Amino acid sequence: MTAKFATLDLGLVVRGHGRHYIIEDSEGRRRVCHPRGKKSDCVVGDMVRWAEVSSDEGVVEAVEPRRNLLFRQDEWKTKSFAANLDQLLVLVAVEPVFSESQLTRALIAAESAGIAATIALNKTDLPGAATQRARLQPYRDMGIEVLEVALKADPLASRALLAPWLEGKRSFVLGPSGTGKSTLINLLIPNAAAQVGDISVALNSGRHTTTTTQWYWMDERRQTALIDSPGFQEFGLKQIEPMQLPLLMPDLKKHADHCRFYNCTHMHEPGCGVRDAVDAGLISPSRYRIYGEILQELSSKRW
Ligand SMILES: Nc1nc2c(ncn2[C@@H]2O[C@H](COP(=O)(O)OP(=O)(O)OP(=O)(O)O)[C@@H](O)[C@H]2O)c(=O)[nH]1
Ligand SMILES: [Zn+2]
Repeated sequence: MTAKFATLDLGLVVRGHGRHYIIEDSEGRRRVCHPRGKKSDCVVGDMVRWAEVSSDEGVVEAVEPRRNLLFRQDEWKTKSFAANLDQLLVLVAVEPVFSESQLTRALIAAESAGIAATIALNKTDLPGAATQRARLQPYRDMGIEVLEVALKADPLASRALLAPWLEGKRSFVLGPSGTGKSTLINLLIPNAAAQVGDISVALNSGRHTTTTTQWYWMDERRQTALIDSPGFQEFGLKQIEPMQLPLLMPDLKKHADHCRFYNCTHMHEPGCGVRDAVDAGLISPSRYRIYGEILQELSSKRW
């Protein structure tokens, strides 16, 4: 950031909307801001230096350095989720049955960005709960916390479990459609509709869309935030070097330095600590399979 903007007010990007952003100032007032020039490279969670253009409009002059950035990347483009996060909540459910590949990808992206992640399993009131709980055991074993909730069936207990975990932090929620993200937001954010509504008015859009990342404050003091993101299909991890991949998977990493070859890919080499651990039942077969799939993706040439 250039020093000449240092005297400008600091604002928080609470929503991005194409070519304009909603910036919240230190008093909590929100206004529409446009980026200066052609580049629009701030994301939700960014702190920006902004200047007033009119009473309810501003211009973003500079983006402050980021503490972290959660993003995914496919062959062609990078898609940012949000910046400056304290933690990630990956929300999965008993139904629809969650994709372990998507779960693993989210955890790898978080690990790579240096963001702590926790899993929440929703709809534990349903009969399939035991099966899905068992699928999450390898994640518990590698030290990831799994919070079991029933956001709709038992909102009080769910809130009692989640609220302390969220307290004072900026948490990003990722989860496939139908998992219960709207239920989560409505349970934890009493005035959620109003927070989105204010923005829609500011944008003149009139629509309460969930097609864009949305920042919610849980408390009036604006210390605890939940950031909700729209659903998506593919979770590309092209930002990761193939050799880095096992180091971002704690269960594989644990055995990766027992390999005969320092540059072992853990796919076919003799004397591989990772494959030995799979054979010994210390690494779950599904995790190892997903590793192989992602590795192949990352190793494929870009033409
Ligand atoms: N059985 C059960 N169903 C739940 C629970 N929590 C949410 N649901 C149901 O799951 C469905 C999806 O919940 P939503 O909160 O709309 O899910 P969402 O993730 O916002 O889904 P999209 O709007 O598609 O993104 C709804 O029919 C909820 O009633 C729960 O604890 N138990
Ligand atoms: Zn190996």
